[in-house]
Amino acid sequence: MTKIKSVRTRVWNWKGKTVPPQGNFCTNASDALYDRGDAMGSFRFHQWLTCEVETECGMIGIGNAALAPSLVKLAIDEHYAPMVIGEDPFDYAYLWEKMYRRTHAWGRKGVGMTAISAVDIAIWDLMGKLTNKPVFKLLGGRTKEKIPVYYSKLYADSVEAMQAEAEEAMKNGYQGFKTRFGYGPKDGMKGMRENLKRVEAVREVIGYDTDLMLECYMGWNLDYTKRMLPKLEKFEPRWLEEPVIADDIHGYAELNKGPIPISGGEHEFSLMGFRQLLDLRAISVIQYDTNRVGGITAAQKINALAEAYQVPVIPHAGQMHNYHLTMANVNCPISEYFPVFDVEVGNELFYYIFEGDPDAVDGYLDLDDNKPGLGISISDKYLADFEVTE
Ligand SMILES: O=C(O)C(=O)C[C@@H](O)CO
Ligand SMILES: [Mg+2]
Repeated sequence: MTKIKSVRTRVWNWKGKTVPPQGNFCTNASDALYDRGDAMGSFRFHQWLTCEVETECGMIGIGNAALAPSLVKLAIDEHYAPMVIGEDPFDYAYLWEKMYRRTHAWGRKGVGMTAISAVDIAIWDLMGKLTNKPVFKLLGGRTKEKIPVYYSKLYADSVEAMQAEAEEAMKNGYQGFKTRFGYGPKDGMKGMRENLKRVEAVREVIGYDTDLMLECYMGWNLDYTKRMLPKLEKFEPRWLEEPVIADDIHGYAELNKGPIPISGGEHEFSLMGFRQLLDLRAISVIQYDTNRVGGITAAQKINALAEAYQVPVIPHAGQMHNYHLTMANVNCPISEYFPVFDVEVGNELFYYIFEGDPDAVDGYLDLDDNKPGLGISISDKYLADFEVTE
C-alpha cells in the first residue's frame, strides 16, 4: 500500500493573447443587474487550478478545477489536503465523505465542493496510474466504440459570422451543435427577434438532421422563457439549457413540462442536489460538471441515480474526466466538445495547460485502452503565457 504524501495546488493565470468577444455574445445570470457592461466581462474566466496528489512511491495524480481557482486553492491547502495526506488513495469513497462531512457547514456547495472535486479527480487519476489502467476501465469500462461529440461554441454574433462558423464546423462531422443566446428579458421583443433570427440562421446551415442545443447560461427568467419556448419549438432544439438561475429548481420543473427538453445541472452540486432535480422532474438532461459536482466519485453516483430515472447524463464541458465517465456509462450518450481555438471565454484554457486531450475527428473521439489514469499531463508548452501562483 502506498500512502498520499503531498498535495500541490497551482493557479494558472492566463497572460497570453485573448480574443475579445463581441457584445451580447452570451446571456448570463448577471444580466439581471443594471451594470450590464461589467456582467459580460465577469462572465469570462482566464484562470485554472491544477491539483497534484503525490504518493510515497512518487506517483502523481492530476486533478483540476476551473471556477474561482485562487479560493479553491486556499480551501485545498488549508482544509482538504491535510484530510487526505497519510491516507490510502484507494479508500476514495471514505476520503470523499471525510472531505464532505468535515466541511459540511461551509463546503457542501460552491467553492468547497469544487475543491473536493479537484482532489477527487486527482485521486482517480492516481488509482488509474497505480493499477496501470485508464480511469474508464475502473468505472465500468468501454461502453462505446467511440464517443460522439457535439460542437460547443457558436456564441451569439452577427448572423453572417455565426453561419460561417457553423459551415466551417460542419466539415468535421460533429454529432450536434450548441449555440448561445445573446439577448434576454431586458432586450424585449426586439431581442427576442434577434435570438430567433440566429437560431433560424444556424438551422439553415446545419439542417434538421442533426441536433441543435440552445444555451441561455441562466440569463433568462421564468416569464421570458415561457414566452420564448413556443417560438423556439419549430426549430426542434434537442434541449434548452439553463434558462433560469440554478437555484430556481421549481422554475426548471415548470418549464420541463413543455415539449422542449430542459437541460441543466452544470451549477448543481453532489448527489443530493441532483436527487432534488430528478424528484421534481426538473431537467430532461443532466449536465453536471465533474470538476464542480464532487469529482468522479460523486459523478458516478449521480450516473446511477439518473439511470434509474432514465434521464441521460451529458457532462458539462470537454476534458478528460468527463470523457472517461461518458465512456464508462451507457446512459451518457454524447460528450460536449470545445473546439480548439485561441483563448476567448476561458473554456479553452485547459488545452493550454494539459497535454493529452483527444481531438475530435469526424465528430467522434476515442480514449486509449492502454493509457493509465486520465491520460493527461501538465504541459510546459505555453508556460510563458501564464503567471503561475503556488
Ligand atoms: O458549455 C456550456 O454548457 C457552458 O455553459 C459554458 C459557457 O461558455 C456558457 O455557454
Ligand atoms: Mg452550459
